[in-house]
Amino acid sequence: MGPDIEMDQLSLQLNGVTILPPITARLKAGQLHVITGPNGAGKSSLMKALLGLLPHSGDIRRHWPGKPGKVAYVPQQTAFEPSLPVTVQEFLLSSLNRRAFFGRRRKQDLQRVAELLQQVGMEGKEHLRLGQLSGGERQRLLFAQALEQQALFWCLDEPMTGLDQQAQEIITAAIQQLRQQGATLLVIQHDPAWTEQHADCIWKVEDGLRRSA
Ligand SMILES: Nc1ncnc2c1ncn2[C@@H]1O[C@H](COP(=O)(O)OP(=O)(O)OP(=O)(O)O)[C@@H](O)[C@H]1O
Repeated sequence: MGPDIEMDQLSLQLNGVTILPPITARLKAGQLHVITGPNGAGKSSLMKALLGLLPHSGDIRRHWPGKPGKVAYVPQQTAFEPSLPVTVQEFLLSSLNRRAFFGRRRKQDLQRVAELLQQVGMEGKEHLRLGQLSGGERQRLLFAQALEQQALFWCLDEPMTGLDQQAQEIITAAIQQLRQQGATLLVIQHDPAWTEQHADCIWKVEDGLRRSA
């Protein structure tokens, strides 16, 4: 089971600008929390703060029901250096095996990479270089890498952006499965229909954070 996330007077300032006024809230474990709000309201910054990637004041506490599990983060926009000589397969192998770039590749690792790619609808793309991937493919690859970590706390920043219909359905099904497995999921999402259909809790970021459903 994933953690409860507690924020106690959490506030964010960047370069002297207040991005978020103090927030006190608790996100329940094992639920799919959708975070909505207008552009620039501070959704991504809040998510990064919850992941420990941005300095903040106040407290953030993760209450794990048992031993702390892994955390997965799929950011909003990703770019890979086009000249980087790394293939999709090598990138995923590096999540499975610390010596991905050296030594022999184990058959079971290659099989696992193929399975992960299949799970995100990217079968057969093993040998593309990271810089050759489209925006939607980059998103799906990062999702596949996160799946391998078997994380119990997931932060997904607009995971459907740039995805075609089929890919959206694949990622939605994966999100539903993670929820069934007890993960705590935070999903930044602008699409009200998707939110209505899938969210357990809806939070709105606008001059703070409040629960809207
Ligand atoms: N380093 C920085 N210094 C000052 N302001 C910043 C900095 N980084 C981000 N901001 C501002 O913080 C605000 C919140 O940004 P954030 O990316 O969290 O918004 P968001 O709600 O995720 O927006 P969107 O829906 O457009 O993705 C924005 O107004 C942005 O311009």
